[in-house]
Amino acid sequence: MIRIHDALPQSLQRLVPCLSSKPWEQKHVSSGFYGLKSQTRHAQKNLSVAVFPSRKKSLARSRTNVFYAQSKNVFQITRDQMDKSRGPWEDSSEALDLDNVRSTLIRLEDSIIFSLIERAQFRRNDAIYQPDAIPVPGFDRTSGVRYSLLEYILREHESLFGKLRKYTSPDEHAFFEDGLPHLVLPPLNYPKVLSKDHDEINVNDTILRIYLQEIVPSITERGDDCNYGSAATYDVMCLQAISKRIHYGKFVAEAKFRANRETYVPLIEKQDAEGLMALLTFPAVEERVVKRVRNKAATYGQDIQDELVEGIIQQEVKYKVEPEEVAQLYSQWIMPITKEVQVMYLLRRLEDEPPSESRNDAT
Ligand SMILES: O=C(O)C(=O)C[C@]1(C(=O)O)C=C[C@@H](O)C=C1
Repeated sequence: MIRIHDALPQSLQRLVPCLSSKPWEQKHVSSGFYGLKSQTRHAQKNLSVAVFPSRKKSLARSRTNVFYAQSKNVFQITRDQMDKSRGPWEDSSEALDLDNVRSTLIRLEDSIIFSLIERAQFRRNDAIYQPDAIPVPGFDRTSGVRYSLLEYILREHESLFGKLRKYTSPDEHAFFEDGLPHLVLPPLNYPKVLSKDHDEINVNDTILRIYLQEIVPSITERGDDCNYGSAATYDVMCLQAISKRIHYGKFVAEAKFRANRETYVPLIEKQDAEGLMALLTFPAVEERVVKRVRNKAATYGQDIQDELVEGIIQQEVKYKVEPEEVAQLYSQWIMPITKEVQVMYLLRRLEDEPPSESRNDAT
């Protein structure tokens, strides 16, 4: 847990605390598409602070003023000025810097690999995936067939977390959108970073199919150990981590589009999917991703002893998940589907903008 005060750039540390000596009350720490973000509210001064430690940037807002600090500089603007300066798109240039977006993809690798390791400790347990094999209290509306245990747990999970507005976040996608509940918390006003209707792009059907047909068989041993609840719970974790990573392709695509608009626009206008795919593909980056996830799977998937033996990586090790399986999962499925999401997103990227000859001038 970061200490808010420590995370503030020095200049804002000097400016903001002098308004009162009362301690700051921490309200909220979250990680979103801006990276780790903390929000605090200063009860006495009605001042709230949002800190983006990884960006060395913070915002302090009162009812009338906004202090914006970056590195050693502090700017003060009125809320009015801030509202007027906001265009239809938020200034998310920093958040959408390709290096920052890629660092989120790197962080998501850890969630995927850890969930796979957890799932792999149990047998395949095919009964989890067969409709009607386990008597869950849920039936398909059209066919009347009882859900599989996995579908039941996934629907229940989405129903609970959906109430807490999980699926209103632009980086979350439900597997069963038909089952999403009413919100019990009011919707949040997310900054507009992605283009309109981006939420119509949802490839979770493909992800679920690949997970069941390819991934589960590659990471688990055949057989049934009756640990249905645990195994299905980790299936949900794996699916959600993979889904988040793949749909993050929308942010990757938006970053690439903003950085290289004049090259993307003609391809989008021609609806040239192949051209877009070629433009957004970086084989050297893909090679590095595969190497890195192989190394991570080898490192996280070992039993680490209290005494580290030199050269442990080279020793005969029984990995919890074969590093090569994780490498292949990335090269065969995760990266190709992430790229498909990028192409789908880009093909629709200009729908949000007025048709104009001066498209290349828009910011
Ligand atoms: O890093 C990028 O540029 C991405 O588009 C992400 C990604 C990936 O899925 O990891 C996909 C396509 C590129 O060829 C390289 C990597």
